[in-house]
Amino acid sequence: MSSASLKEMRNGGEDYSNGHGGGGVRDLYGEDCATEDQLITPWTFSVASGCSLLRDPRYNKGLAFTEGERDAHYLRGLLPPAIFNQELQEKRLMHNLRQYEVPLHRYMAMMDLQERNERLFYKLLINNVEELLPVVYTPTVGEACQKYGSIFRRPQGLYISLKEKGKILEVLKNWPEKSIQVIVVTDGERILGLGDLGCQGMGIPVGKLSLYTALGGVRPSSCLPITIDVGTNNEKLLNDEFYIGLKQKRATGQEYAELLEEFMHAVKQNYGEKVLIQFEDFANHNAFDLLEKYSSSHLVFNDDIQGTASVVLAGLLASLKLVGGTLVDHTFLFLGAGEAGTGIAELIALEISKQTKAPVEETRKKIWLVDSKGLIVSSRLESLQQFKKPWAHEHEPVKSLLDAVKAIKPTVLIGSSGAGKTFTKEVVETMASLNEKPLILALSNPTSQSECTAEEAYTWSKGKAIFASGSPFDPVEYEGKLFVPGQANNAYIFPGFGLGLIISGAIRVRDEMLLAASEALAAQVSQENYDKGLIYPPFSNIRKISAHIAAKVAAKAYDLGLASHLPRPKDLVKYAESCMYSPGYRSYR
Ligand SMILES: NC(=O)C1=CN([C@@H]2O[C@H](COP(=O)(O)OP(=O)(O)OC[C@H]3O[C@@H](n4cnc5c(N)ncnc54)[C@H](OP(=O)(O)O)[C@@H]3O)[C@@H](O)[C@H]2O)C=CC1
Ligand SMILES: CC(=O)C(=O)O
Ligand SMILES: [Mg+2]
Repeated sequence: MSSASLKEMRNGGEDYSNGHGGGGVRDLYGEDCATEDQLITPWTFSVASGCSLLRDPRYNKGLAFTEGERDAHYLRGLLPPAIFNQELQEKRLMHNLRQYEVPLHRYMAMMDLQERNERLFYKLLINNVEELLPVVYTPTVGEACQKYGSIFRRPQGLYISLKEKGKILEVLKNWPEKSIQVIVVTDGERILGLGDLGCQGMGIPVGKLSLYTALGGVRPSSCLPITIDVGTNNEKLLNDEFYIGLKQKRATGQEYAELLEEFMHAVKQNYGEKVLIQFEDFANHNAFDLLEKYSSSHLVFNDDIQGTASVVLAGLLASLKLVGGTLVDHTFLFLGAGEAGTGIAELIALEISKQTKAPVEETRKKIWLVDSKGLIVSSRLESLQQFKKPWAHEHEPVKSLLDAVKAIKPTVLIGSSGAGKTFTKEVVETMASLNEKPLILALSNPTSQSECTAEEAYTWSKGKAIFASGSPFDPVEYEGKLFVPGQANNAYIFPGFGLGLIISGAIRVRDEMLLAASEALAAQVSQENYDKGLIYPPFSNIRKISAHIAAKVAAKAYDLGLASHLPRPKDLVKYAESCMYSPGYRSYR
């Protein structure tokens, strides 16, 4: 065997991914498997005490250090005498957070906490998820990304730029954690509905991974946020003296493809076959190609295409309890035919095909999409991007959304355009005139880009609409009745989905797993939720929901022969729960 193939085996094989060298000793830092000409990082580790313990977010407990721990770890005098337990710390911090009136200040306070005391950060997030999700996630994370250069304090993830071309493996080795299970990676080109924010998109992988831990129970140390910086076409950022990224136009074509190829190769070499790579907020001209290119060689998942599809399908399945009929009885119209729109459309078509046994080419026919040029119809076929072509049905051209609603007469209207205020009064009124209970989903984030507000959906439809949105809205009172809008956001899916892949040791993602996740989420909607008009369960139950999603996804991985953790656990829900990170403090000897 050649030395090249020997090296390949050592680096790419499962032994390496598990960090097992000879004799079952974990070669976590790649020192043993590196050849003499390969560079290694001389990591050293020591027991933290005194100030360095207080400054280590993983182990810091602030005022919760006990008398014994203060003695044993040289903390005397470094802390005031009071001892607070974690519950009291949580109460104090929630009180402080509520004093900030500006959402971005809350975001910054939460990021400070994450950098100071990781367990307390997660304790707060888990116990106050409905209140804090809009702070660490949409909508506030959008503003944080827009201002990331100004608010940047300490790096929270890995930055891989064109400057690192040829050295990406070395850059990965600079990250101090070695047992990585999930990477969320962006190139910052389509951050929420805010467009190209370049390197400042880092807020998104950081936020998504904090939800992996809080909502899905994946250990924080096994999560790695990455931003790939290939430049930005955002003139405002290019002219901003505080911009933290490369000040050049975006690399495209071969230069872009080569950097991504090196990245994907290096990730597999460093972390093995079973690390989940979640693509997030890439522009659609790269997103579909990357997903297709790497789905047969890596464990990849595109949250905007697949996660969004799964969460919306779950909402649709649940909504049938309120609107009646089965999926095949409905007609769907989308505003926005990009990653989210076509991803959702395809999963709906697959689910109908599964239910009716009709070929997917047939089931697509009741799903229509509008893009910036109007309704997607067959006369536009030649000029359409590849991912839109399956939706070019026979119909005369239609320019506006309102005319499309009148022509198609949908029962379900889904906004996935990133363009705010596009569900006008006339559009919502027309939906209400066509349907007893129109289902209206305004998915675009953040709140400023929402196709309409909850209040607009309920008042313009005269209380008929069943409404959910990507970013949260408060309940609305209309004619003496309280309407509670749901949040149709992929945050319901990706944490549990990822957990399911991890606990089963899945090596590939398949559409059947997305369908299983949708069904699992829909099954978690209770009668009490339906009575309020909700098609999603509350986020306050999200860890239980994630365990159920994880169990169904893992079960599917086992059924499809894609799971590598054997034997298959008997009770996958219990097993998923038992694997979840919990943020309570640990005692130190
Ligand atoms: N709630 C959730 O969980 C999620 C929400 N989203 C949100 O969905 C939005 C879109 O994301 P994504 O699909 O990835 O974006 P893409 O850029 O891939 O797609 C956007 C689509 O909207 C169309 N479009 C843009 N402006 C208009 C307009 N004024 N009228 C009609 N069509 C328009 C574009 O048309 P054209 O193709 O002609 O350019 C394109 O088809 C974002 O705001 C994002 O935050 C995304 C993922 C998850
Ligand atoms: C929620 C999400 O992934 C997005 O808006 O892009
Ligand atoms: Mg996204």
